[in-house]
Amino acid sequence: QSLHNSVDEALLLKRKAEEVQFELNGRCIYLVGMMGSGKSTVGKILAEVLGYSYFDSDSLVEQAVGMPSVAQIFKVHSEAFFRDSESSVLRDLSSMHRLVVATGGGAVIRPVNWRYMKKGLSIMLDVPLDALAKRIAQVGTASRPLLDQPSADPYTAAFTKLSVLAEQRGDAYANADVRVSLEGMLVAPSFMVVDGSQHSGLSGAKL
Ligand SMILES: Nc1ncnc2c1ncn2[C@@H]1O[C@H](COP(=O)(O)OP(=O)(O)OP(=O)(O)O)[C@@H](O)[C@H]1O
Ligand SMILES: O=C(O)C1=C[C@@H](O)[C@@H](O)[C@H](O)C1
Repeated sequence: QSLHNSVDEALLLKRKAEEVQFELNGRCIYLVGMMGSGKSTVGKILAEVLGYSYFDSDSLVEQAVGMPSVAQIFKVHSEAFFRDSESSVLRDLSSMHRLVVATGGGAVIRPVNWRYMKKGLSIMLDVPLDALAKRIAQVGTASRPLLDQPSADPYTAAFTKLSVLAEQRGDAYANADVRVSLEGMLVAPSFMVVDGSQHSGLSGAKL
């Protein structure tokens, strides 16, 4: 029975990937969303299913700057320095094809970044703040400088700051072509539900 289930699942995934690939025609996919929304996790799976290459824009910024972490870039330089480098990375990626890019949570705030991302298909991963704060609290806030407040416990620090950021960035995230809400634990892209209330560059195809 479970073998049948996994064969069915694999076939379904293959069929959906073919359908989506035809519509994408080699365009890149940009995953946007708050910290902890699953951009890296989902991005790697999507890239594999679509036969695309996967990139994480935070890692590319670290490589470009020559520092091991975003937290260190914020500390040694500044957030503005990080944002400039993030824009350069997105500009460079926007001339390429067949990439899935997990963007930094704040990449959406600069209009110029949307000029780059609009060359591909942007997908916003929408996850309730409580779930985000729980995920982030599990690993601590040290690697996410905007959430790091030593005086508060990790859940409260993450939830409080994420609420402010979500309020400030609501409109920016709404620029995405597609909004996806992940229901429950991620198992495979076929578990994602595309919210049909927004324009979809995939003609309503469900990922
Ligand atoms: N659908 C999901 N359900 C439960 N946990 C998840 C889900 N997706 C990702 N996670 C977990 O949440 C954490 C954050 O995921 P991930 O690193 O993919 O997010 P992200 O959006 O890339 O974050 P950031 O932008 O801060 O790097 C990880 O520990 C991951 O295992
Ligand atoms: O939401 C944000 O502004 C950020 C998210 C992370 O991915 C990193 O890009 C950085 O910590 C800033």
